[in-house]
Amino acid sequence: MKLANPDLLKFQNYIDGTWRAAARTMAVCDPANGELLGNVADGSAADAETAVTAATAALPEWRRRTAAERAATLKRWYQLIVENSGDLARILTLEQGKPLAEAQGEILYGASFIEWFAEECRRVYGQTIPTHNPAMRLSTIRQPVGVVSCITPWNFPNAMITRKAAPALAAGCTVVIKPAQETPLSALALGQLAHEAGLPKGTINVVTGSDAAGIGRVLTQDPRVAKFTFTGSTAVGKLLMAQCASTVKKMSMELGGNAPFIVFDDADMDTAVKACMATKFRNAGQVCVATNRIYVHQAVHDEFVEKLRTEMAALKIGHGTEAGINMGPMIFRRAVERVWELVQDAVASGANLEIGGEPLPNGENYFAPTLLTGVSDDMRIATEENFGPIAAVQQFTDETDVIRRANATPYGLAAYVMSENIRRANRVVEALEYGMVACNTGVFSTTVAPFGGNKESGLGREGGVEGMAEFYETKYCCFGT
Ligand SMILES: NC(=O)C1=CN([C@@H]2O[C@H](COP(=O)(O)OP(=O)(O)OC[C@H]3O[C@@H](n4cnc5c(N)ncnc54)[C@H](OP(=O)(O)O)[C@@H]3O)[C@@H](O)[C@H]2O)C=CC1
Ligand SMILES: O=C(O)CCCC(=O)O
Repeated sequence: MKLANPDLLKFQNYIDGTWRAAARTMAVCDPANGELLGNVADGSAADAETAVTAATAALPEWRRRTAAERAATLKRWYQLIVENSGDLARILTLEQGKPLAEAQGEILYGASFIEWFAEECRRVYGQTIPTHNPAMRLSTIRQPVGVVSCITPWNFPNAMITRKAAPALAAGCTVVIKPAQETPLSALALGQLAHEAGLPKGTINVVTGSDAAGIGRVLTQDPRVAKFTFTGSTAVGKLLMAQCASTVKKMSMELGGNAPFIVFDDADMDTAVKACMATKFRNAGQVCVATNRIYVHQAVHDEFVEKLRTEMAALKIGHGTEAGINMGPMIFRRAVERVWELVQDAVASGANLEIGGEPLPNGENYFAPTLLTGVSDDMRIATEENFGPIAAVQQFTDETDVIRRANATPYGLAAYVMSENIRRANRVVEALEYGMVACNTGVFSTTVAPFGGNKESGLGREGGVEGMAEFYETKYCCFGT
């Protein structure tokens, strides 16, 4: 891999401020063509324990620093990420597959969490409380929770790390990160830049490895870890929550979704189609807030479908490093097979295949952008998170009914509403049981607002002032006079 700054390419674990080999290595490959990118440390549970030991040792000195001091270090990290964004994007595209422009966007989005939390940590205030007793003085102070462990997914190999690590470090916590085994290089590059930025040894540690269960047990059960934060599937999230129960860790969970995208008959069709494309085909649909169920009012159904078909047919698919590519491969063959199975199940259950429907011949992990109509709520394509480039369209006629259908899922992460009628838009946004609702746009993620889900989509919020609060304990102080 050719980089302007070859120092960013690291293959060992970053523990206690040093690069350390593991007993074994694991291959990291380009999902577009299977090409070997390198062999990285295949870390073990023992490596994770060493990292927790380093984070525990680093905690007293890091938390003792003033917020301004921590902020200055974090801003250096932010600057270095921005300066190296071209290389970081290239690493990301090669190991994950998304188009280079999207990767570049993720690097800057990821960096924005570091900048924002570096600023935010200077404004974390306690309270003085009007006392209930003249002989007592009451107040609160907010203190860093302690050692934080993070497990992150492959779909956003950079931003899901910074969205956790930045507020944790800004708050005065130290962190141990286990990235997904498909995308360790982006995580290790962040480690290298953190090192260059002067984050003290042990404050940030990265343990890569294929033994997710073994490493995960340490990160969720070691009593020295105070908080565990995770992004990934709901199934794994539930397992990790159960493991965290043994030591009553604080937890943040960003889990799966099943986003409804509702197009009313008073929507602007061009806006609706543009928003649908943005939410459906970003990262080949491998996004937890990606549209999963598209509900279109019967009166505008045909118009919407025709416009969507035209836009989908224009997508350019190929290796993410090539110019003009809109969609890359899926992350691995297992994901392709699963999406294919869901499409076949829908067609066998009566859905109409409008375009796509199968893997593409130009590489092992490409799946054609697929448009299904005549989908119904009981099909697997509607009940399961498809996590792929599949637009599955259903029809509706009644507002109350479509709200009921949209809410009839155990998930509650993101939802989308397309309507030019402000009264209706307000009504529907309020009635949807989701942590995030976007109206007349398909792009809403930002550092400054709380990201997270209701129901089985998770616990806690990342980003915004809420994202900072996740890494503090509030201490109530009562002074007798
Ligand atoms: N942002 C989101 O909401 C995401 C949702 N998903 C959903 O999950 C589905 C499956 O994707 P998948 O990658 O398998 O997601 P997982 O939930 O399996 O993986 C996410 C992270 O959890 C780790 N992990 C997996 N099993 C364990 C375990 N037993 N103990 C500790 N850590 C574990 C993974 O490590 P390793 O890589 O080493 O296995 C990875 O770092 C997707 O199709 C999608 O529906 C997936 C990714 C992100
Ligand atoms: O899929 C995810 O887990 C994160 C979504 C990216 C974002 O919009 O922040």
